[in-house]
Amino acid sequence: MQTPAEILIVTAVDGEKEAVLNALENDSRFNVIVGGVGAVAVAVNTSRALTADNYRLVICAGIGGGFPGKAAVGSLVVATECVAADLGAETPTGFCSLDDLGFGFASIKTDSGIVEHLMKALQKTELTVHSGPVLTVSTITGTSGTAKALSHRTKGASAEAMEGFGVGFAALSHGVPFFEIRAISNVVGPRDRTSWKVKEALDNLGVACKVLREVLV
Ligand SMILES: O=C(O)c1cccc(C(=O)CC[C@H]2O[C@@H](n3cnc4c(=O)[nH]cnc43)[C@H](O)[C@@H]2O)c1
Repeated sequence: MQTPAEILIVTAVDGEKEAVLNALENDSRFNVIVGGVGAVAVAVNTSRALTADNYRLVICAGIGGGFPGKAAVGSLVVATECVAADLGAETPTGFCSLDDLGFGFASIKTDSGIVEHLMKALQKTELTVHSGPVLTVSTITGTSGTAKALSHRTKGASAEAMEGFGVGFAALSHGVPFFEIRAISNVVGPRDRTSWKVKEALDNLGVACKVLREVLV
C-alpha cells in the first residue's frame, strides 16, 4: 500500500502544478492540487483537501508579481505573512483593513521555523531569494499608483499574487502549518502582459520545489 502524502501543495493553475510535479519527481510525500485562481476558490479547495486527508504542512506555490525595489523578475519570494491587501473599506482618509474595521483579520503569519529553514537552503541555489509579506489581491495591479498604495499599506510588501491568504485561511482553520512561495514573473505596476517571464518563473518554481524535497524531511 502506498503511504499517504504528508504535504499539500496548492497552485492556482495547471501550468504551475506541472512545474511543481516535474520538480518533485513522483515524491509520494507530496500531493499537488490546482485550487483555482483567487482566494475564494483556493480556500474552498484547500479546505476540501484538508478535510479528506491528514497533512502536516500546506504550501501555496506559484508565480507572482514582485514589488519594485523588493523582488525582481527571476527571483523567489517566501512569505513571512500573507496579507489580504484589498479586503476592507475605502474611506476619504485612506484604506481601512478588516482589522481596522473590527471585522476579523487580514493577515496570516506563515510558519517562521519552516520559512527560515527553507530560506537558508534556497540561499545556496543560484537564485535570488527574499522573504517578506506577500499580498493577496482580487485584482492584479495594473498601475504604478496602485502599486505604491499597496506597498505603502503593508510595510515591506515584497510580492503580490491572488491565492495565499485563501490557502492560509483554510490551513489555519484546520490547524496545519502553512507558507507561500512565489517565483516572480512580472513587476507589480503598469500592466504589460507581454513582458511577463512566465516560463522563467515556472522553471525557478521548479528549482525551489527540488529544494523543498531536500529540506522537508
Ligand atoms: O500564461 C501562462 O502560461 C501561465 C502559466 C502559469 C501561470 C499563469 C498565470 O497567469 C497564473 C495566474 C496566477 O498568477 C499569479 N500572479 C502572477 N503575477 C501576478 C501579479 O502581478 N499580481 C497578482 N497575481 C499575480 C496569481 O496568483 C494568479 O493566480 C500563466
